[in-house]
Amino acid sequence: MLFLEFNFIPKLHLESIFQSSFLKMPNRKVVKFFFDVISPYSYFGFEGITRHRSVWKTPIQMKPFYFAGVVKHSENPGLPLRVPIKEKYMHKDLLFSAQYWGIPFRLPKDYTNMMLNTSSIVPQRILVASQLRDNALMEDVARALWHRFYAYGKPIFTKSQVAEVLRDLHVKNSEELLMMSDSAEVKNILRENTDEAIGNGCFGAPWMHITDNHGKVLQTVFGSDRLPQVADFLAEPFKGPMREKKQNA
Ligand SMILES: N[C@@H](CCC(=O)N[C@@H](CS)C(=O)NCC(=O)O)C(=O)O
Repeated sequence: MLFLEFNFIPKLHLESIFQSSFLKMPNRKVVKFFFDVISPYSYFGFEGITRHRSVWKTPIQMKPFYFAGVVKHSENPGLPLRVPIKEKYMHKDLLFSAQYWGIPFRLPKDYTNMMLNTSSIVPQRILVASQLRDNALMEDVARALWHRFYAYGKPIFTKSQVAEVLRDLHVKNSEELLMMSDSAEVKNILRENTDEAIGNGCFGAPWMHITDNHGKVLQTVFGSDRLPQVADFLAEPFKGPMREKKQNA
C-alpha cells in the first residue's frame, strides 16, 4: 500500500509538470531572414526586422545568402531592373521606401548597370565570416556596407572596399576576417544558406522562412513589405518603421 501510494504521488506530480510546462508551452516559431547587400530591399527588410527584435519574442536568425545564385537557379527573368518601366518605378520606390524606414538613401551613379553587373560574393562571404565570430558584428558590417553605398555612393564589392568599412568600424583583427572569408567553411555556409532558401522556392530577396521549433518551414515570404503579415502570423506586434531605432543617420 505504502509502495503504491509512493508510486502514485510522483506520477501525478510528473503529469502535472508535463501538462503545465510542455503541453501548454507555446509552439515557438523562428524567423530566418535571408539577405544580400546587393539587394536594396534586403536593406529595408533587414532594418525592419532587426528593429522589431526589441518588441518580438520570436527568435530571428539572420542568413546572408548569394542573390545571384538564387536568380540563376530560379531562372527569374523578372528582375525589376531588367524591365525599363519597372526600373523607373523601382528607382522612385526605393527612395519612397527609404524615407519610410528613415534610411539615408540616394541612388549611386550608374545604379542599374552596377546592380546588374556586379557580384556581391566578396561582401557576402565577409558577412558569413563576421557572423562566425559574432552575429552582432555581422549586422554592424552589413549595415555599414549598405550605409557606405547608399548614403555616400561608394562601392562595397571588392576586398579593399570592404576592408575600409571594417577599418572604419574598428573591427579587431580585420585581416584575419578577410582571410577567413576565403575559407572553405565560409564558402560552404554561404552555399548552404543559399541552397536552403532555393530549396524552399526562393526567387528573390529579401526572403524569409517562418519555421516551427523543429525547423519545419511553415511559411515562406518574399519582400521587406511583408513584415506586417509576418508579424501577424507570429502573433507579434507590427510597429511600423520604428524610426527612433535607426542606427545610421
Ligand atoms: N516588394 C518587395 C520587392 C523586393 C524586390 O523587388 N527585391 C528584388 C531584389 S532587390 C528581387 O528579388 N526581385 C525579384 C523579383 O521581383 O522577381 C519589397 O518591398 O521588398
